[in-house]
Amino acid sequence: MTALTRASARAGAPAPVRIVHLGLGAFHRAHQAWYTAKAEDAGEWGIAAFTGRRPDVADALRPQGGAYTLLERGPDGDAAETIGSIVEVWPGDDVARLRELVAREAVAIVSLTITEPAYRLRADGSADLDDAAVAADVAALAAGTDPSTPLGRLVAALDARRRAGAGPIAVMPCDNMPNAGGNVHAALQAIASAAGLDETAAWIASDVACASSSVDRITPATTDADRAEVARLTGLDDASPVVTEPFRDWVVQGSFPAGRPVWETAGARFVDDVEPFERRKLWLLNGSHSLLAYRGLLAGHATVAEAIADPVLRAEVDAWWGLAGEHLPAGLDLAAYRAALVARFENARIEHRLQQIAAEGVTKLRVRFVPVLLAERERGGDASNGAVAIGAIAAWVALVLDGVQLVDGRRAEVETAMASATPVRDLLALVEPRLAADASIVEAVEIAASEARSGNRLPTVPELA
Ligand SMILES: NC(=O)c1ccc[n+]([C@@H]2O[C@H](COP(=O)([O-])OP(=O)(O)OC[C@H]3O[C@@H](n4cnc5c(N)ncnc54)[C@H](O)[C@@H]3O)[C@@H](O)[C@H]2O)c1
Ligand SMILES: O=P(O)(O)OC[C@@H](O)[C@@H](O)[C@H](O)[C@H](O)CO
Repeated sequence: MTALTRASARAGAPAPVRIVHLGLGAFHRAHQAWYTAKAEDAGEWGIAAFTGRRPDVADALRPQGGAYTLLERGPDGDAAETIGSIVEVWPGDDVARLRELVAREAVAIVSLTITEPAYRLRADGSADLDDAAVAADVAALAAGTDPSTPLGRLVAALDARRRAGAGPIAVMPCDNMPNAGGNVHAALQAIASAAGLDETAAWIASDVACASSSVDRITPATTDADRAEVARLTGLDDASPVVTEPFRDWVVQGSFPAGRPVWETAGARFVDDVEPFERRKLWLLNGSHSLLAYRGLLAGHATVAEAIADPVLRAEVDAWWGLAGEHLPAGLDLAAYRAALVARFENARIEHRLQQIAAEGVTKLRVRFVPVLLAERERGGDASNGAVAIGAIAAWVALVLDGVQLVDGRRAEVETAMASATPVRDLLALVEPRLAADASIVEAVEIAASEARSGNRLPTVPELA
């Protein structure tokens, strides 16, 4: 078996670094790095990517010069190719290198895929300056030492760019969050101001353009079996391949004052208003993913393909899509979108573990169900409306109260809520305070969660009063 190396991956010299990426996970490598590699001007756009919390992926990719195998796994077979757009890899804690790169005039974009909770935003999308890690970063920025959260590190790097006079730049968060560009723009300014970096805060307001986008490509965590399959298909020993589905979609809103790759030549779409696309994707795809994850784990399923084949869950997904669709604008061709989702979820060759999707419930539920549920409450209407969303949220509550270990960056607060006299209300308050303030919602979640916990693993969901 030959090792995958920079030389075996690329014919010519690596592209110059013009994009810096934070969060060197699977998704960035299946999505933005793929679009960059496939753009017509790929040779002009190299990516320097930083890991988040651990150096592992950078350590694995460095001997390969940043290159890796992308395995597209369709319902009928696999196709492997080497992606070479990432040309430098760094551990996330190398803030000196991050500052140095972002301060270069040639660098035009900083993109992020760091997971939703890593932004440390409140439920209303603002920076949580009371969060201990954010507060520590504010102190570090004020003292001129290295911050540890991604947005703290980004403020340090933007401060270096302003001081270097390297000109405007675009920041492009690509996590599953609504209004990501707007919220991140405000959060960066808030962190800089709190640290006393007033000139940098003003410069971020005027010279940093934050783009929002709807990003879509189902990309589960890579397994040992995937690595073995890549080796069999390519004859190359790749320390860190990525497995993804053939489908991909990218809708972007925003400006790129220092330039960008012609991503549209690879299929990306640029629009004036991304919100309808963002909502369609977050509610229909991510919402049904979370519904299948929490209700599916209660029913004993392990993967999305298994859960969508369960007729009870499939009916709930249809009900959820019907409800969410009522709150989406016309013209989004929901029938075709829904049909495509079913086919994508049924692709059993993509082994998307429900446990992976079930992680970070506090942050995900807030984005995936709450806007529809609250809009439904405001609209009045039939008492049963919203029940399917209640059922999904209650399934998360039941799993948490049953002690099922779900990864959550807000675990300490989850545990405090679990131990309180009103655990359901307190868990809901973590997700979104307005849920906890609605007595009918709290009661409906309590009933559904208690049914689920008492052994009726797939309970019917109660109507809202
Ligand atoms: N995987 C998908 O199918 C998919 C599709 C669309 C969007 N996304 C978005 O991309 C995100 C990442 O997905 P992935 O598949 O790459 O996950 P991953 O686990 O492979 O990578 C996550 C990256 O974020 C970093 N990170 C995680 N928590 C962090 C923290 N608290 N602080 C700093 N860095 C942190 C990790 O170190 C890693 O570099 C998702 O959370 C989602 O918002 C994923
Ligand atoms: O990546 P997460 O953890 O935010 O959410 C899990 C899945 O819902 C998500 O990754 C989807 O697979 C993805 O958003 C599809 O584009």
